Amino acid sequence: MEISALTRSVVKRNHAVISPDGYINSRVPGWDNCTVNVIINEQMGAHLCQTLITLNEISVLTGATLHSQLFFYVVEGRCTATVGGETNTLEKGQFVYIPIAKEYKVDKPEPGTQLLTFHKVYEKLDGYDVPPVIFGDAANIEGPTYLGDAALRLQVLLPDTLAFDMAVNIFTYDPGGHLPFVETHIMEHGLIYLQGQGVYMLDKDWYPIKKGDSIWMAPYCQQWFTAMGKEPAVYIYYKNVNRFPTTV
Ligand SMILES: NC(=O)N[C@@H](O)C(=O)O
Repeated sequence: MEISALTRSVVKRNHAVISPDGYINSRVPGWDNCTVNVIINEQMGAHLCQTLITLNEISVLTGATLHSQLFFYVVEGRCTATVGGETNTLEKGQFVYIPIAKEYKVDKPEPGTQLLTFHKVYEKLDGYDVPPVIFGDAANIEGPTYLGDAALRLQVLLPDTLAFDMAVNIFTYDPGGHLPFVETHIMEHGLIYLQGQGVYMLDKDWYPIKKGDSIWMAPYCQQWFTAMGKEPAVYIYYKNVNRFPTTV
């Protein structure tokens, strides 16, 4: 019997673990007939927003990006996305990056389709154009070993050019694989586990983590992870990148 008074979710000054056992649904204007869980947001101290959307056959998402760019990733299922007049079917593992000043529509979903979104206010860099719309497929993106450790593979989904101020990567750890050192860095992360389990150390606290769990790590939140279990642990994560680290 589940003890309703207990949760694995934790929200702290510089990190949060959000497990599905604490989800409450939100209603978002323009995102009709769907279930939205706002998992990470500025209200908790983050500089990004991360949501998980569950669609049914009559769900339709419409909107426009004004100040914030938007990244949709298909966690489960299939749908159709139209951005800037280009329409594509998106299957599991496929995504669309929507820069600022674009209208978008997501519809014709397979019932039960789950979409992950990352939102970040875009910081324009002088001399660089706003990035284009990008439709992509994680299955077509190489996952070279991370820092020479064959147990770790990192797929970088978006072009790493200075026009982009955000990155979205997929990190795969074989069972027993672990980050080579405790990271302490300025970049912020929002992530969700697509597969597997393990233990995440965040700011000296230790959290058992599994598929479906999300984590927010503020800038300089010390972080380390090791994968456990019989299958690789896989998470997709957001990272702010490529901007001057302070006011010039
Ligand atoms: N936590 C974590 O995955 N961090 C790194 O991979 C990184 O890209 O900062």
